[in-house]
Amino acid sequence: MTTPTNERHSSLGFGNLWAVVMSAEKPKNTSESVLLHPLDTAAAPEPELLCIFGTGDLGRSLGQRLLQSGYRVVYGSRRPTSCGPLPQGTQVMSHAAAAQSASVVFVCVHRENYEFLETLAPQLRGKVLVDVSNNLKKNLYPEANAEYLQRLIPGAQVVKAFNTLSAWALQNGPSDANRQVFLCGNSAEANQAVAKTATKLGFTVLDRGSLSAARELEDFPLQLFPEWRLPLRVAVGLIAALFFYVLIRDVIYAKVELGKDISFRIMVSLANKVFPIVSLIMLSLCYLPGVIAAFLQLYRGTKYKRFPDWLDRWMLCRKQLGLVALGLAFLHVLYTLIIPIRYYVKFRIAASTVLQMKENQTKEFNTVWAWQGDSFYSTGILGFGMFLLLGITSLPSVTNALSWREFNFIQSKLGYLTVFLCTFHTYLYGWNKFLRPSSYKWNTPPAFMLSLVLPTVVMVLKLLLLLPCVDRRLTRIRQGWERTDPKDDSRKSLLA
Ligand SMILES: NC(=O)C1=CN([C@@H]2O[C@H](COP(=O)(O)OP(=O)(O)OC[C@H]3O[C@@H](n4cnc5c(N)ncnc54)[C@H](OP(=O)(O)O)[C@@H]3O)[C@@H](O)[C@H]2O)C=CC1
Ligand SMILES: [Cu+2]
Repeated sequence: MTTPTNERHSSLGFGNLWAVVMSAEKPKNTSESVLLHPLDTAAAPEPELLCIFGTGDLGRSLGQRLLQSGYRVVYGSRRPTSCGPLPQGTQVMSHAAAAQSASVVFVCVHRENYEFLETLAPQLRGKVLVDVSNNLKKNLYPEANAEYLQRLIPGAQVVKAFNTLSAWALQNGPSDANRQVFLCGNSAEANQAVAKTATKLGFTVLDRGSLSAARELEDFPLQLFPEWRLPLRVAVGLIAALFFYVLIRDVIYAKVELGKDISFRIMVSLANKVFPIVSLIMLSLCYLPGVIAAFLQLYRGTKYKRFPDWLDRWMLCRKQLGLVALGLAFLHVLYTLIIPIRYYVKFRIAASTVLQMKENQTKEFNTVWAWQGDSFYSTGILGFGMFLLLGITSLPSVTNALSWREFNFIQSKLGYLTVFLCTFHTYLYGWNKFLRPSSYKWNTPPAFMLSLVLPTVVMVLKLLLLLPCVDRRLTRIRQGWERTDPKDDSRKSLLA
């Protein structure tokens, strides 16, 4: 099959190229170029030849991948004779000779060393130059590296690509987490040539348009968990605030009012109060923006108006909010499982048994308490199970395997069910504590009550949205229906 790129290459003429390579073998040219591994020229059609400038980490890894994917590779180096080990089967030459031999040149050199390319402008005219470079910091230079390269060699077609992959990832080939190659460039033809190579290497190509997108691509590898920042800050803030709240209500209250030192409880009891509370609050924070958005659409009577920025940002980090909440719920499970082996608990059980024996009495079995305890654990287990399911289906590999309807069913319907189960679990924990005056130490509500506010609000709002008349209206709006302004209508009729 002859693709346009192949045609371009054949018009370059590999015969001439091999004349260049073979002549490099002659003693007079050894300083210019070295053939590491002579290729069998009698073989059927020659594979495409690509050029790499720079024999560093990335250059070597890229060369290796290209060879494995059926390309021939020629390196351009400052020191063709002493550049260290290169993948078997590649040649290395001077920059000028290497540039002339291929139509695509990967520039695997740091931006700081680009100046030498200017002297190669004549040899690089009309070539596709792939800029793979990254910077150490954002906004280090006034223009993107790829734009700088284009300015140095206006006659070439610069394509920004591969910079989001590490040398390691390139060498090992694409994995699920590292499958995408972003590229951008001003020439559609050049973009396509690079995209073809990336696809042949096994990557998925995402074309981000013209070279003006290069800065964005160069910023990608410098990002530090941008979408995790807000959820983690929320988690740390809530954990700190609630820890102080329970510390004051439990430990300090016991010391001040009862003269008892229960500070040992900080390690397990307090942790096992704070983590589930923050988890439940964060779970409801995943579902609150969706409900707010629905009410906003109902109020505005259209879905075509942009949401406020804060709501947009909030909605975009729901997955991370949910995963942090899941992590905290998992800690809650672990802390709960170790309760029976705690010294304090074993001591209390033994003490109560001994007391019953001493006083020769037996505690009656309380069926209501049994119901309460079992329902409490059961809703907790079911809620956590659902929560795990939500977490698993948010993994990209699983999400990709689900249809939109399946994803929506799990994340929305089962999501609200999870909120319900976890909230109900907490209400069951509260049980008779809501009405007991001794629960309100120093006139403050217990911490678990604070965790119930948001999920209860979410569930009440969601129930309102499920009312048939509201649901019908929202569905119409989401299908594109818009409420016409009565004032506009009256003006129109006046004009008529
Ligand atoms: N390493 C990685 O994981 C990744 C790297 N990149 C980018 O790839 C590019 C290369 O990175 P990497 O391979 O790690 O770097 P290295 O330092 O390992 O290699 C750079 C190569 O550039 C050449 N070079 C060095 N100085 C000069 C100079 N003054 N003039 C001309 N050529 C020079 C050398 O090759 P020679 O001696 O043969 O001339 C050298 O081996 C960088 O722009 C980097 O940002 C992008 C993504 C990931
Ligand atoms: Cu619990």
